[in-house]
Amino acid sequence: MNQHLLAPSILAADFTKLGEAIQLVNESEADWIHVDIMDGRFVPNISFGMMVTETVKSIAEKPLDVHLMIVEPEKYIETFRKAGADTITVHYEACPHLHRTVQQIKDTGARAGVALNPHTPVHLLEDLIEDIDMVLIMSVNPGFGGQKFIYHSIPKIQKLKDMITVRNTSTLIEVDGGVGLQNAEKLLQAGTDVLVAGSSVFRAKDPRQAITQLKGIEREPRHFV
Ligand SMILES: O=C(CO)[C@H](O)[C@H](O)COP(=O)(O)O
Ligand SMILES: [Fe+2]
Repeated sequence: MNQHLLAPSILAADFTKLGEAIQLVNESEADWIHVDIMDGRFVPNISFGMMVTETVKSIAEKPLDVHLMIVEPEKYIETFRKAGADTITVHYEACPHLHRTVQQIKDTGARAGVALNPHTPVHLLEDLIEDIDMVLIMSVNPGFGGQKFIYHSIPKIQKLKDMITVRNTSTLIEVDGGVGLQNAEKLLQAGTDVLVAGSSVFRAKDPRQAITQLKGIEREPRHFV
């Protein structure tokens, strides 16, 4: 994929004006709407659930990219699909039977993503990479928006990109946490296909302009040595 995708995360929006935030994304060059589901167990924070997801879907004109930061996600896959998720991403660390969970997501017709926490190495996906539509590299510890980008995520993206290239799969690489204009070019250069941006869009002075800028970055092809 040459042109990267952008998924603004509504976690950073003003919740009293959530409808306006979604409308803004609808009218922008952004590609997906990123929806962060937190349960207070897998992560130390609670955000929103299926009812808010359903409400977002009712006015969204872009696909919903649902990031499940919850324990036992297999219990809620059908529910989030019915609520309108187009992509469902579960955490590697929350799934003892990840292959089964990925198949369960695919059976609903959604795109299946697997997220890796900052401490989880990419090589753990070697036996599953062909089955996954997307890998989400967490570049902060999950649970909160507005955190500082963890630089070690960049070599992880490169390793994952190499794995995907060698195995000749079409798996997308998404990066989530602390993403903004200051690091987007490096992330794309390393092999990222989808940028998630919360604070750098919705906390920007001009969110529309922030989206235009994040979409406008050119990705030079990586040179293999
Ligand atoms: O999954 C997440 C946090 O767990 C969010 O998607 C992420 O933090 C986006 O927010 P920001 O761009 O402000 O870091
Ligand atoms: Fe997220």
